[in-house]
Amino acid sequence: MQAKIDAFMEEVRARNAHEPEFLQAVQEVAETVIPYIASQEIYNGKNILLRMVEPERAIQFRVPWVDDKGEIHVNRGYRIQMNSAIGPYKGGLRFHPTVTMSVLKFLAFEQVFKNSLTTLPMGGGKGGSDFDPKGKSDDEIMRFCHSFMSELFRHIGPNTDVPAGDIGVGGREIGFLFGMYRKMRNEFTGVLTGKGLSWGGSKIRPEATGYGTVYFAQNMLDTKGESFDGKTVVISGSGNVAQYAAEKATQLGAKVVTLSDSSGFIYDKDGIDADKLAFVMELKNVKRGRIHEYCDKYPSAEFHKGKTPWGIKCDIALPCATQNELNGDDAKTLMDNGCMCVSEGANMPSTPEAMHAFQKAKILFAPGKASNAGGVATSGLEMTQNSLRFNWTRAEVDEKLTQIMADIHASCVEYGTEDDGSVDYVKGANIAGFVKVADAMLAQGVV
Ligand SMILES: NC(=O)C1=CN([C@@H]2O[C@H](COP(=O)(O)OP(=O)(O)OC[C@H]3O[C@@H](n4cnc5c(N)ncnc54)[C@H](O)[C@@H]3O)[C@@H](O)[C@H]2O)C=CC1
Ligand SMILES: O=C(O)CCC(=O)C(=O)O
Repeated sequence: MQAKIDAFMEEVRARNAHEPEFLQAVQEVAETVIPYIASQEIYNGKNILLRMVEPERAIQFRVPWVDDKGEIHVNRGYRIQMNSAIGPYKGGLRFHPTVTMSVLKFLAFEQVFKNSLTTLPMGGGKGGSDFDPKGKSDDEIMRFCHSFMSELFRHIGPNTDVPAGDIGVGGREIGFLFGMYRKMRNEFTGVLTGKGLSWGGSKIRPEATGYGTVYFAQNMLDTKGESFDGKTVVISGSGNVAQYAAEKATQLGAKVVTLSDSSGFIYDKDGIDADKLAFVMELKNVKRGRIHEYCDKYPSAEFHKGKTPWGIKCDIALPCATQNELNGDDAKTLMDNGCMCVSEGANMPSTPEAMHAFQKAKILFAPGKASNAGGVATSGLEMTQNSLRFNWTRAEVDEKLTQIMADIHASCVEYGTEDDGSVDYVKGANIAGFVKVADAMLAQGVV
């Protein structure tokens, strides 16, 4: 079997030699899905996985924009339309200087499996730009978003491809992008998700990824008779996902003791309660400041410059910042300190070494494509509400989100339960996500 996986990866590597993040994401899927394919007669000779690693379409475009001093800049824009076998392409836009074709292809590939797991009819895509929003004025952000959409609009649509937010793209950016789309097309449709509540957005969409990550962890903890109540939780990041993961974990009785950004992490041994979290939300979402400013407001907290929070003793870890932020040594430190559960809010935050260490130790470990699927699932609910021209209440959306996370957990258990009764959530998520897309591709022929 290993020879089959190696031969497959060799072929993928030859075509994508300079795309390390993409190769990492494909390898993780290949390790679990290739043995499954080999065990299922219907996939024999269909080359399904090789077809799935090739994007249906990869668009790259120029994004020129003018700063507040009148200087002209040029960035690169992308949209990867990975797979539309089960629905329109769906996935976020990332604005960050580290964005490359490799990063977006890894995210788009993961999105295909994640969206399939949600049970909703959404294909997978991802896009973005190497534009750095840090330090830019609102007007500069607006001009950039308008320029970006003045090209992207011709490639997307409510039945074709429905982008949303990701790192560096939140409510403000979705507003500017939507405004330009509406103008260029002269139509008001649900072409983006994460919209404001008064112009087509869904309740709970801002909260959904963080809440969903906690709901998924809660489902895993339930299998061991455990809960968040009284647990110490370490969270990385301080953006959208981290903020709402912290909120929900705290509501469930846990004590969240860390948050981070790319400059380091803060450790508040007394816990980041609702008032302190409101300060972080204002700091990050309105003032767009740095996380160390938390310590100016709450001097008993410590700032650890240039460090990640994995050395802090905890019961539960929620990596919610970015890819490859938790390595093999971090995984060992977490487990040595008694961490029993890791639920990924970010996409691929654990390196392969970290992931293998968690799997080997059989602690509760959820890969992002399962545990952070609540965001895109609620985007799917936003699309439904837009089509119906109707709005569900907060309680209705939260109930649907809770059920979807429980269903994803059940799918992982179905496909990931080992002979000894333990659950390999990586294997479960990959195979469950694969089956639905692969079966649709088989039914539709070689297209
Ligand atoms: N927004 C959403 O609905 C979803 C987001 N995700 C994933 O969650 C993660 C976080 O995304 P958002 O919270 O939406 O973005 P955001 O832009 O709101 O926040 C990103 C956070 O990550 C931190 N960060 C970025 N690069 C970092 C680095 N090199 N080291 C340490 N911290 C770093 C930032 O300081 C910030 O706190 C990403 O991996 C994203 O792909 C996954 C599913 C859905
Ligand atoms: O809501 C969406 O469409 C996409 C969210 C996203 O980018 C993700 O799940 O990684």
